[in-house]
Parts: sequence; C-alpha cells; structure tokens
Amino acid sequence: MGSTEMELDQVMRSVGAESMQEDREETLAKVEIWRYVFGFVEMAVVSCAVELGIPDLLEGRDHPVTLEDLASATGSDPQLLSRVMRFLINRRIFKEGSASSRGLPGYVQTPLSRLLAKTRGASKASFLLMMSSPTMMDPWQYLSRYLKGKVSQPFVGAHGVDFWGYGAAHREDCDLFSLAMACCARGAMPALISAYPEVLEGVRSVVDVGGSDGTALRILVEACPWIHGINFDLPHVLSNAQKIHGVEHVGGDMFVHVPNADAAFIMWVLHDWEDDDSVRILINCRQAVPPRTGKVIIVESVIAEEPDHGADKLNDAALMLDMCMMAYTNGGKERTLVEWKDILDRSGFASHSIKPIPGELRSVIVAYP
Ligand SMILES: C[S@@+](CC[C@H](N)C(=O)[O-])C[C@H]1O[C@@H](n2cnc3c(N)ncnc32)[C@H](O)[C@@H]1O
Ligand SMILES: COc1ccc(-c2cc(=O)c3c(O)c(O)c(OC)cc3o2)cc1
Repeated sequence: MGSTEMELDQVMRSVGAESMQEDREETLAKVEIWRYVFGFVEMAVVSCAVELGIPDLLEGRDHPVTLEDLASATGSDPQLLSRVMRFLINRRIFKEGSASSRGLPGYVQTPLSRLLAKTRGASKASFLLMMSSPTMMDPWQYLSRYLKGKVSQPFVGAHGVDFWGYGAAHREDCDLFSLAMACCARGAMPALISAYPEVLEGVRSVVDVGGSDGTALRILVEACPWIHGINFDLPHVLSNAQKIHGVEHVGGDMFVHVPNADAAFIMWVLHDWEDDDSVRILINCRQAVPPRTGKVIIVESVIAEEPDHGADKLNDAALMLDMCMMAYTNGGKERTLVEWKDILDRSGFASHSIKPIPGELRSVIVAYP
C-alpha cells in the first residue's frame, strides 16, 4: 500500500463510519485542503524562528536548550515560544531533547534546522528571510489581476517598477537579494564541481554572467585556482561586492555584451527572462567564448514534461519556482527539456548536454558553440 493510501486509511478510521461511504478521494481532499488554507503559516513561523535566531542558538550545543533559556536568549515570551516550538517540532524542524545539563527537557537541532542556522555554509536562512519579506510577498496579491491582464506584472502592480529597477532604487533590498542568491550558490557550486569536474577541464577563464556578489566564482576559483574569474553583473549590483582573490568584478549589461572567456557560466539568470530575451543573452554568451573549444555552462531547473502530482519533491519545488518567476519577472519561467532545446537551438549552439546536480533543484546544461 502506498503512503497516500495508508494516510487515507488512517483518515477513514479517524473520521468515522459516515464518511467511509464517501468517495476516497473526496475524503482525502477534505483533509488536504487545510494545507492550502494554512499554507502561508509554515513559511511565516519558520521565518519567525530564524528571525529570533533559534537555529543559531541551538547550533553546536551538546545538551538540549530549555524553554526558559531559549526564551531569555531570544527575549521572547516563554508561553508563546513554547507554542511556536510545538508547531516546529511537529514539522520536524526541531526535536525535543530528553534532558538538558540541568536535567530539564529542552530543544535540539534537526537536519532541517541546521539548514536554517546563519553560520552554516549551506544555510538557507538569508534566502528564507528575503523571500518572506513584504517586498517579495506583496506581488502575490496581484497574481490573479496579472492573469486577467489588469497589471503588466504582479511585481509592477505591487511596487510600480520591475524587479531589476526596484533593486537599482532600493539598495538594501538589492543586497539582501544578493545574500539570498549567495546562500543557494553555496549549496549548488560544491555539488556541481564534485559531481562533474570534467565540465571545467581545460578551462582557464570563466565569466559568470549575472554573477551577483561573486559567491559562485569564489567557490569555483577556490576549487580550481588556475581559473581566472570574471564576475559580470549590473554596475549597481557590484558596487557593494567584496574583493575576491582570483576574481575581477566587471559591470555591464548582458543584453549588450558579455566579456570574453574560455567558458561562460550562467546560473539562475535565464529563468528570469522570456524566450526571446533568453535567446539574446545566450547569443551574447556564445559569442563571448571561443567558437571551437568554448562552452556555455547553464545552471537551471529542468521541469518534468508531465505532472507527477508531487511525487518528485525537487520537481515540485521547481514548479513553485516557476510560480515565483511569474510573480516577479516579465515572462521568466522554469523550462522543460524540450523548452531548453528550443532556446539553445535558436541561439545557434551546435550541441548540448543536460545532467542533474545530485540533491539540487538545478541541473547543469553545457552548450557548445
Ligand atoms: C537571480 S539572480 C542570480 C544570481 C547568481 N547567478 C546566482 O545564481 O547566485 C540574477 C542576476 O542577474 C543579474 N542581471 C539582471 N539583469 C542583468 C543585465 N542586464 N546584465 C547583467 N546582469 C543582470 C541580476 O543583477 C542578478 O544578480
Ligand atoms: C514568497 O516566497 C518566495 C519568494 C521568492 C522566491 C524566489 C526564489 C528564487 O530562487 C528566485 C530567483 O532565482 C530569481 O532569479 C528571482 O528573480 C526575480 C526571484 C526568486 O524568488 C522564493 C520564494
């Protein structure tokens, strides 16, 4: 019996004889609908825990931290905090530890909460905080109006200007977005380099197109010190970028020109743009690398051609990201294999390969001129 059927059986038992006569799917729907009604609560409460610094306070402790200590360290009301912790324990974000150093019950980390500690390399804390901010939440109020053609983009409906224009005018938000992107680059880059080292074979220079604060290139150059990195992004994005040994920051517009290198690297940029814009960017990337030996390395999601109803959790996350692209960009989207092939062919590439990055939301697509 599959897990859904087992859940259903459990539900049938708990809701009693009357509902047992109803159609199985109808019964399951009555339970599942609450996930959507309360969907936002999950993100809001996890963000609250991160804002209070709870994952960081539990990080590296050998003993459980008591409610009293956690409340005093975070300046929180203990009774409210205990309810927040109960919710998060139920979601396996934290665990109850059997005894603290004083013999009292307390809280400990789980693999999930470790990913929310700001001090961790693979932390998703900055990502979560940026994405749950009012700037990123407000555009969702405009989604249905966008579908009806009443606003040009949900983000424009909420903020009066597009995502990149908003970033140029709101430097703090722009830097927070760069931090959010950096925490995902810290997850994807080591996984990519260790799974597919051959992608970088013979490469002595790499231009990262839309490289944000240069985190991806920093990781790449640390792993392959013979590579010279060119971190290419809009000038205002680079104005606060830190110096990185082996990497030069170059400001510019990828729609106009991409600096030359042995390989162009482009991660989570093409999904921000509709097909014609993506083809313009890809042509500039192709022209930036040597015609015979060059390559363009694309790191992006590849969504399944057909719905799998959530069976593949990474595909489900990529479909959520597709909705984010709808909310924040002008025609940006996640693409299927067929859609990737279409824009790569239109950009004049002779061939390409696509491989998943283990445990990651994204795949690596290598396109050859
Ligand atoms: C979603 S972020 C991805 C950042 C980075 N590649 C990563 O994965 O961490 C998209 C990046 O494209 C940059 N960008 C947008 N328009 C650009 C343009 N016209 N020329 C160069 N970069 C641009 C943004 O500033 C931003 O840093
Ligand atoms: C409210 O919840 C969320 C809001 C936004 C995002 C989000 C995730 C991304 O990975 C992402 C990008 O990669 C982008 O390129 C992007 O450009 C506009 C937005 C973006 O938003 C997740 C959850």
